Amino acid sequence: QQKNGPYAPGPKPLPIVGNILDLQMKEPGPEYAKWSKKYQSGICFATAFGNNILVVNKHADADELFEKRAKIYSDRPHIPMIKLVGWEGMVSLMPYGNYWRLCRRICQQHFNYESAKNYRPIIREKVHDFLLALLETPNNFASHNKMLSISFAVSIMYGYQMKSVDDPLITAANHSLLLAGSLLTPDASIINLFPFLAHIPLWLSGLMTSRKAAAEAEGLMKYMQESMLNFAKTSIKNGAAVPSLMTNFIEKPSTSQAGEEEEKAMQDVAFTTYAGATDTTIAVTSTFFYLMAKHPEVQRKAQAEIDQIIGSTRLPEFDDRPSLPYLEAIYREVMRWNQSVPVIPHALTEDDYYKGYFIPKGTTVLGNIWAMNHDEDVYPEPFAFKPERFFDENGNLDKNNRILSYGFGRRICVGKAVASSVVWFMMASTLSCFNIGKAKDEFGNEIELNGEYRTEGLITVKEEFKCSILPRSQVYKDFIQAEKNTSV
Ligand code: HEM
Repeated sequence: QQKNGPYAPGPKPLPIVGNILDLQMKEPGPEYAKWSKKYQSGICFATAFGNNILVVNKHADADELFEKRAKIYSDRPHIPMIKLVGWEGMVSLMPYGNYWRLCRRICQQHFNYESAKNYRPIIREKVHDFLLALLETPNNFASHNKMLSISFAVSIMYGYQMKSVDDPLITAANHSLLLAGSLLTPDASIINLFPFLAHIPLWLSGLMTSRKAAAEAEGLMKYMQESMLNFAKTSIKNGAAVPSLMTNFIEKPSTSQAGEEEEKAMQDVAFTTYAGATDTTIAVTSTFFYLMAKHPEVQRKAQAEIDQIIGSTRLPEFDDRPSLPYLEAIYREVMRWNQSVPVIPHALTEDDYYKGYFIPKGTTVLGNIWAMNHDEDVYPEPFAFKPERFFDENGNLDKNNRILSYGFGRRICVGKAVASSVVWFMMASTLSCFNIGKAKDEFGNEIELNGEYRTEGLITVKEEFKCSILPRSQVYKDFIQAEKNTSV
């Protein structure tokens, strides 16, 4: 019930079902953004079956609620399906509490800005593998893109060296993520709207399909986790362990005294990283290739900058980053133009008031990253791809380096320093070696780029598109091949 103040404006609820019809959306980012225009408010309120939702469409409000009031805006919505799919160990979905704090601390130790530097050799190797794969079979871009993000994640977490995207462990993990992810949205299973259904026996509930899918997702996830852990242990026994989060933990002398809880937390962090780092990075890499094919003028400008700073004597290295401001602006603009996670749910742990509106405890507070990244008051012509927007009138990169696509407050992406390294290095290396353009059909006519995206669970996925990926010159071909020969 409303306490001392009205709820924020929003669509009018229907009796019993509330706003359930307003909440069923194909593209939640733009659709929630429309509410702000319609109801003339940066924050909007809706309710369905007793679940309250506050949509936050403006960056200033997100800063006030998620950052300044982080103490009470850092929980996650309690979705019953999470338990059924066995995802209680997923750090990104955990309630705000002591176990989350333990996992988050482990993540911070391993993924902060300084620690992220330790992953540079692995990022370098995986990106160079990616370049070689693009050189050999450019038409298989989608598969090479997956290979880059997944092989990097399983390498830093378990020391596992993937040979192909068809690796059975990876197929199992991905199938599990897809199944479970599709069950977690409010409208995916009626269990999410009526939590008590989760406690009714399978045969009684009449919900065989989603409960069976949940059990399958859990089984596949456990299979992947156990196999990866066994792999890490065996590689240590055989003296062949590649340094990683799990192998370092198992080998540490103090691990024998580590509590069961810490051991479980390490495993949960490893799997969460797999889940959190792969689809998001794959989506960014696809968007980057799509935008480069669509905007040859941006590509040429970035290549001119790379040529001027690095010359054609070597491939880019991490230390080149501060000397390449235009490439930095491309990174910011790619991350702004499309966000892997358009709308991110936090939850409120105490009753609160904001701008005269009452927000009840337990409200799901949706940070609409899409709306903030496309706010025309901040980014004029928000749908245009313009890295130039990040330069001030003196031609210097401006101070707006806040990447909203990593989320907010205490739940902000804990892997953002690692993600930024992978994405930047992939962009720099690709642009130095390849020209990306529109593909041609058998008659030599350019094929239009497919600009479509689709939503899978919380993630926006780029639909596949055809493009041409050609080496800029023999020199770069030689560099790529030479890198591979030295790493074998
Ligand atoms: C470009 C790639 C990535 C994007 C766009 C991205 C985006 C996000 C977003 C939007 C969140 C939720 C933030 C919020 O709740 O406000 C998140 C959480 C998280 N991310 Fe990332 N991420 C990326 C890569 C990574 C990588 C490489 C890692 C690990 C090395 C990672 C680990 C995590 C974890 C563990 C969480 C959960 C944090 C928590 O709930 O406390 N992410 N990420």
